[in-house]
Amino acid sequence: MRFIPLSDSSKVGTWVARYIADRINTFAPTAERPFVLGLPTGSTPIPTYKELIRLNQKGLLSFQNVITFNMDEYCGLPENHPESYHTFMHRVLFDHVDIPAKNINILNGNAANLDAECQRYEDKIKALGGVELFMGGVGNDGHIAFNEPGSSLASRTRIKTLTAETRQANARFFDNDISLVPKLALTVGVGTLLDAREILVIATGSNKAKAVQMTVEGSVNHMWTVSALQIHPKSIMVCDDPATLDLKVRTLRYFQDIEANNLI
Ligand SMILES: N[C@@H]1[C@@H](O)[C@H](O)[C@@H](COP(=O)(O)O)O[C@@H]1O
Repeated sequence: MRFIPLSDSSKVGTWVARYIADRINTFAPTAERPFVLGLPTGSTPIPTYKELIRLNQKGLLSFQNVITFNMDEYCGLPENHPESYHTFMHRVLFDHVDIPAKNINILNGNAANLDAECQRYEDKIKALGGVELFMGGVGNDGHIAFNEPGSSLASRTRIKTLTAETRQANARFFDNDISLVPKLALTVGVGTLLDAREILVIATGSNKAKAVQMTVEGSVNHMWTVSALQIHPKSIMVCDDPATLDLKVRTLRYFQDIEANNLI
């Protein structure tokens, strides 16, 4: 795993957006050979989305031949609800860049047959040749996408019950009323994420420090599903300073040193 410790969340956003732009530009996608990009919601990726929008508007990055797959979506929330992940993604990214509507994929949490919807998503990713780069955030309890503690590390896209901790954390978007936060969500599985050719996880803020510690210093464990990064051949975690608070000084210095001497 590559671990990038940076000072603050705005530097994290800039670093990650430029990394993604560089990967897309190097790939030089075409209509016949699109770049398949996995995307998260949450507060953490917002500085990254801002920088991606800036790069797009300056003509330094195009989404014309990028196909996106979002990680997750609530069940039972109308698609046009202000806190649905459909609405969120249009508000923070899609409405401001040149991505064609047909290239956007988000799970339908209102599908009549939710199992069939999850299978359709898996099949579509596979038909496109898999995800090139999956960006993710992390929950306070170490979940990636909505793979709550105890999720199988071999899991595929499916319905998940959200934990009380996650619903409490997300209540801030629902007038701080936990009863308004959906209890179910559709999410790509840990196995789906591990199939991506590259995974990049962002963690900012001290409430992510424990999850970062478990990912970097702990062992691979289904109670901290983000720790599955350790068994992926190409994973990156990018953090701000507060998110590294629970790491040993020795661990942090080790990764700082590697990055300072990074020649590739
Ligand atoms: N399903 C999303 C996750 O994909 C996200 O990583 C997490 C953290 O959100 P935030 O970035 O707001 O802390 O929130 C939700 O649970």
